[in-house]
Amino acid sequence: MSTPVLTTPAGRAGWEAMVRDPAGAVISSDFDGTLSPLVEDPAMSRAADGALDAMARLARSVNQVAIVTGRPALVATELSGVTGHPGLGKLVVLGHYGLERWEAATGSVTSDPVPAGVEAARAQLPAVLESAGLPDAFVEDKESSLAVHTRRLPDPEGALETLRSPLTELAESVELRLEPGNLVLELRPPGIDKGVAMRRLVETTGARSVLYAGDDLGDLAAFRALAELRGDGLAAVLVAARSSGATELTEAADIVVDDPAGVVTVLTALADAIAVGG
Ligand SMILES: O=P(O)(O)OC[C@H]1O[C@H](O[C@H]2O[C@H](CO)[C@@H](O)[C@H](O)[C@H]2O)[C@H](O)[C@@H](O)[C@@H]1O
Repeated sequence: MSTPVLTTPAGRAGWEAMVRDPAGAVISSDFDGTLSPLVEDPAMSRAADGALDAMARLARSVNQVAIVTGRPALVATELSGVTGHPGLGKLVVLGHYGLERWEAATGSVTSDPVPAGVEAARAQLPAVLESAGLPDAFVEDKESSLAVHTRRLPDPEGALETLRSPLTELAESVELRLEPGNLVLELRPPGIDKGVAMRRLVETTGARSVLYAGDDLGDLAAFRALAELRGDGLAAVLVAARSSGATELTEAADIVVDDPAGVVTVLTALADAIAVGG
């Protein structure tokens, strides 16, 4: 498989560093829209064909492979099918934007404390949706955060705009943050995002290079953190999938692909390049 189109010098340097020194590399990816195609029902998300095999091939030679997701870690492990997949003993799943950490090596999850505001928001949310005229918006209760989805409503974009202000107010009143995603508004704990999660991962692994793939606004924090860490000598490759149409992300990327199948192509190409040493 040929090398994907790397549009930036920093991206080319990152790719070369991973091929030259795979033991110093961390390969990380978002889940929804990046490793798994977007679907109407979040419970039906599955890893794209070949995604886990590509991660497993990379895991043979790199320092660590990781999924960094807004889902609870155990939900992501179950939906993605990573548990028991051969060759993924080095995988970590950072759930809830990094609040949780699941390790394949132990099968256990550790978590930062969950702020009390989530319980208060859960109690008030139905009334807020009702008074916004959108009682049928789907609420994905993730225990440590709440995601309000509009994808299955008659006017998904309009509903998202209608809900933005009342949900911001609700989040602020209980000391949470409202974060937008692809036809979703999430009430999340403050102080953690994928940028914080990636900085922790770089620190704990001692990574010399990182590939991160994402598709949505929640992945911007990871892109920004890695772009900053380049200033400290980290080599990085930023891969954006167009699944969610987040232009801020595609504009900041070193490689842009259409969808999770494109991400699989990139991961496979990297595994091939590492296998032949260039
Ligand atoms: O960080 P991620 O792994 O990308 O998770 C972000 C959110 O993804 C999920 O929602 C998105 O995917 C759904 C399934 O394809 C789709 O129906 C929805 O419209 C998307 O926004 C998930 O349901 C959220 O909990 C995640 O936080």
